Amino acid sequence: MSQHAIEEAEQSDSDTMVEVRDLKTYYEEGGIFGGRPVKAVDGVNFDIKRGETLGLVGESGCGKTTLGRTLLQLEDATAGTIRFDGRDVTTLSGDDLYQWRRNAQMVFQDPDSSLNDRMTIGEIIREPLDVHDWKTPRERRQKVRDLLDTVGLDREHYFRYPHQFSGGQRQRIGIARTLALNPEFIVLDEPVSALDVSVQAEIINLLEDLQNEFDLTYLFIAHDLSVVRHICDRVAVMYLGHIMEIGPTEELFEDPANPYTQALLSAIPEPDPKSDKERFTLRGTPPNPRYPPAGCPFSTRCPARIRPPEYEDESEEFWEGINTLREVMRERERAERSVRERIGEALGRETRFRNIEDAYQELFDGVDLSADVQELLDTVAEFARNNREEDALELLDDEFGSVCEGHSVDAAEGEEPILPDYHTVSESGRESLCHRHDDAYRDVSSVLENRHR
Ligand SMILES: Nc1ncnc2c1ncn2[C@@H]1O[C@H](COP(=O)(O)OP(=O)(O)OP(=O)(O)O)[C@@H](O)[C@H]1O
Repeated sequence: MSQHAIEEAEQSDSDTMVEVRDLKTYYEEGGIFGGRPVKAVDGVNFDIKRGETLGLVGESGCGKTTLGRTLLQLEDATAGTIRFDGRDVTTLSGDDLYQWRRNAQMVFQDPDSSLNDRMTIGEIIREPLDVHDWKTPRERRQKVRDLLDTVGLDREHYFRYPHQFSGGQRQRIGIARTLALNPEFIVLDEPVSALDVSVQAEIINLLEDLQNEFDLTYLFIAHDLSVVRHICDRVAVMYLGHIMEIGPTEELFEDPANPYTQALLSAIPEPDPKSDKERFTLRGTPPNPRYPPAGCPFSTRCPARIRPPEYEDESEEFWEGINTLREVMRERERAERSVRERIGEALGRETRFRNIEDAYQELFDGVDLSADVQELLDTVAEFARNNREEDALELLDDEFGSVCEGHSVDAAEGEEPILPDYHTVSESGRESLCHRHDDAYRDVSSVLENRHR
């Protein structure tokens, strides 16, 4: 390696503050429901550079808060490593963990939950200093007054109580408390979602000013994509515990590569009504993270899912019917049968699938079905009537599944489902998790254009 390359490598290493590798956080549930864990974070990899703001976006329940909390060691990682400046914090305990926590803090969505109404503002902000036995009581009081200045509150507010303040002011108090121990890294978990729109910009500006003043590094969790676009240097798009795409903010918004990112951005209202930007709706809700699909996590809802070649030319109505039927079967496979249904079944009166005919009517009325497909659907209905939804699903998966659901043409019996790889999709190194980036398949945009014309 040349001297220049060595210097560059050293430079880039020291630029990286947080390194996350193969991180998993599963919630195990004991008791009678024990068994399957909730896979809230399921193998994520990313770095955060010193001084940058990395955005974390995705639908509710995709694992954003769990990921943020795991980085701060407020949740235990099930597997993987989290290195801060090269040191793996997942193995810290006792005094080492306590000391390290000073460097990494969290700002919450709802400041009320973190502000004790019976403490004065001064006491609330001073508490972390007291807990860590920071300098003398006099110096602590002075530090609190300085912090009040820093976040744009008055020193006279020291002796007031949280209920005397507005939502925006309470979030400023929360931020002051977070800054008390001079952290280097802050997880901002929806810091402005609970605030009036007029106040949101003030808090965002404050966060940006503080970042410049104190060289802070942020992980910014948010639903509101316009806020993310404004404040974040890079964005990670999360779905069902996985990062689907990660890269520089502006190019990710301008030219999203992953079908999920495209779907998420497609939901943002377009300010220009004349815009002819391709739009499509993301149907349904994400699967339960206790029962993630095999293969690509987004496969059950993906508008660009790869189809078996023999059915490539079928209509969108046909595919909508098949995909919904598979979704219904999956739901029913894991549904707990109600007591009423069990009794009904025992008496031979009713089964959960007594209305499969209605479902077919709804899904396939007016859809052209070949004799082979009709025969297959008849068998599926027969399985469903006999509560053999697992067999029904296997039949549907074998016939209509593809590499997206983990199927491989030459897979051996019992082989693990295939997962998509991360592909580099731009010169900046943006990465996206999707089979469609393989040369063997048509690319995402051309497929979406065709399917959503
Ligand atoms: N303590 C817990 N025990 C069991 N499951 C949990 C726990 N906390 C979160 N989960 C589950 O883990 C998954 C991820 O939740 P998480 O709160 O991290 O998602 P999120 O993306 O932050 O959602 P939101 O945007 O609604 O805050 C969800 O299915 C949630 O129900």
